[in-house]
Amino acid sequence: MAEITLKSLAHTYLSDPKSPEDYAIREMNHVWHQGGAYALLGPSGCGKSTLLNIISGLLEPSSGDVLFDGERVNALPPEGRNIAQVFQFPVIYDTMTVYDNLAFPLRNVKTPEARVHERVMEVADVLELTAQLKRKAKNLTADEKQKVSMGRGLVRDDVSAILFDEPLTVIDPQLKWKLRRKLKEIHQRFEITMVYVTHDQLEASTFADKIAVMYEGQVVQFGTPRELFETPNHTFVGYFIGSPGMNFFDVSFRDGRVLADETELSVGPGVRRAIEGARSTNVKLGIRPEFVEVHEAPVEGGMEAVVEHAQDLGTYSIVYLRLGDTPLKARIEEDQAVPVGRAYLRFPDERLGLYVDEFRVEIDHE
Ligand SMILES: Nc1ncnc2c1ncn2[C@@H]1O[C@H](COP(=O)(O)OP(=O)(O)OP(=O)(O)O)[C@@H](O)[C@H]1O
Repeated sequence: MAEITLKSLAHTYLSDPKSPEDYAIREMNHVWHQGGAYALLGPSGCGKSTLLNIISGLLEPSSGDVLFDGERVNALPPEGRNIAQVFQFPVIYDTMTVYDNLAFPLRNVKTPEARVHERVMEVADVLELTAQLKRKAKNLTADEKQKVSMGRGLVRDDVSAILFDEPLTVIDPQLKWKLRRKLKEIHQRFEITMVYVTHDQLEASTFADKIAVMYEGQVVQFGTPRELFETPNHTFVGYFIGSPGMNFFDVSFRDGRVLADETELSVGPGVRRAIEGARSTNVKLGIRPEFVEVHEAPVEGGMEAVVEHAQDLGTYSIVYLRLGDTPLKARIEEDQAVPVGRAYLRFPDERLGLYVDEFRVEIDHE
């Protein structure tokens, strides 16, 4: 078991990189603490698999260090790192039985047979593979094969960490939910550091205590699902987390007013001061659809908006609005009427985020 530290780590697949865009991993520092259940979340191509392969030793980083419990392991091959990795597609021996497949990683490190038996039975039980133990792996369904593959990753309890690279991609949707819960249960039972790569926010937040959100080769935020939702550090996190994502407005300060395009926004003095003081032309205000206050009639401090349409999603609706030229979405609960034609909006100050050059900055509300 280990704490995994990534120190000034960067990676490029090019021999002559010239700009930050040439890097699959841009210089980063990051710590995965011993025993944590983590997710690495981001869109396709942001560098998740590259990072995982650097941790497991399948790939050597272009610069920087990988440390396990403070020891530099850059030169150690995967077998020397004591890491288990579960891939998107099953990695199993078709001609072996399920039992022998699960026993393989243990026998490989000369584990006594009594202990092999104990662990295989325990993992098979958790993954509901006990009835299949005597079957040849080639006769299993795709789902069962992937469960065996996961079992092979989980069977050793002496590994430094288990890395999962989108392990549920080939699994039937109904089973996915169940397996994610199982993984969480296994994590709680065995307390092994687990890093779970996915591009699915639901998958990340049901599995992980903390999520590292990756964007263009950088971890732009490392936080609990709640932190990512309530205080996204970067506009990308705002867009990517939540359904629908956060609303953003390009804002400027002119003649004492805060403007989104040419429309004046009604904001408190702290927000106004922060926008006035921002030293960039790339300034955005962000607010989640859940936190936009929607009124049918004019209210004090309310901004008049056009209601374009609404989407009824059962227990709530998403209302598509336009404030001047700026589109935005608001979520309203089923007990509230959906406004028709016009609506009056308020943005509670404490729910607004200010983003300068895409990163969140603190607002002093005093
Ligand atoms: N072997 C390689 N050679 C050259 N470029 C690569 C190689 N592998 C990945 N890349 C590039 O590095 C960047 C990061 O890719 P990576 O596979 O790590 O992202 P990812 O987030 O895991 O994406 P996905 O979810 O699609 O697997 C991408 O621009 C990709 O095209």
